[in-house]
Amino acid sequence: MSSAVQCDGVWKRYGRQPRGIKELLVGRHKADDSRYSREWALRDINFAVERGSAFGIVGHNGTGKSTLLSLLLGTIPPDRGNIRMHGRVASMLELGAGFHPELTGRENIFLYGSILGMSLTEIRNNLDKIIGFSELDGAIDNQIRTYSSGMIARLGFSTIAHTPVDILLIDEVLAVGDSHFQEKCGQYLQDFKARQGTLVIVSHDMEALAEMCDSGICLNMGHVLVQGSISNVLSEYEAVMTMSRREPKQICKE
Ligand SMILES: Nc1ncnc2c1ncn2[C@@H]1O[C@H](COP(=O)(O)OP(=O)(O)OP(=O)(O)O)[C@@H](O)[C@H]1O
Repeated sequence: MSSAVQCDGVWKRYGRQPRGIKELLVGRHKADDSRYSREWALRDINFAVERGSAFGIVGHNGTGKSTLLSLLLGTIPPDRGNIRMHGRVASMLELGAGFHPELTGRENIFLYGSILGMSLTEIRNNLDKIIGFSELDGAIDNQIRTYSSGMIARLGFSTIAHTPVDILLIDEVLAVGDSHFQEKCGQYLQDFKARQGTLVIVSHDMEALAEMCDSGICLNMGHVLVQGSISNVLSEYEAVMTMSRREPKQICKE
């Protein structure tokens, strides 16, 4: 088996934000800099994801999961380390974020499809399948601003699902639309894996991760707390959550 995603010694920190009224008013240069450290959002992250497998990322809020997905997608660069993505990458981070509200559903498939890197021919060839999968036939020529959030998510998922990609990055969008549509999306993702597609999934839905993923990592305050088989990662994460409810300070130690 070969790796589709390779993350070697990756570190990331964001630009320092002004903290407190003094720094906002007098400016950064005059404020006492020693009080403000730039904290690492991610520290020394190492993992590989095999082609045709699904990798789950879990952790408390603010532990660096979305930052890691943004690095994999290439929208932000690492400060240290290397990321290698072998194949075409698409993200399901915010479904429908690339849509224009004044355009119709059909027009938005062309707009979003081209943002995702599809050629005009690829979009035309897949148009009926995208509309069919979304089950929005009756509303496809209405403006997106008239759609419910569930309808927008369905059209977003369907457009990405018909984009030829090798690696899909998913952030908390396993629950798209109603239960019938969710089942369809779950089946699509299983089929994607079976076709040697690679999934990287961030979710707080332990059940969905256990069902979908093969391996994963649990992040804690920007570093890897545990990595390996998904069952091991999820059971360690549950233990950490139980401990943090009892003794919050213990898991914050380096
Ligand atoms: N644009 C930004 N500028 C500065 N700091 C940021 C930025 N985005 C995230 N951070 C910080 O980086 C750390 C990791 O944030 P991130 O959003 O990756 O966490 P997360 O695990 O995805 O959280 P959640 O589960 O709440 O979505 C946090 O301390 C957060 O405050």
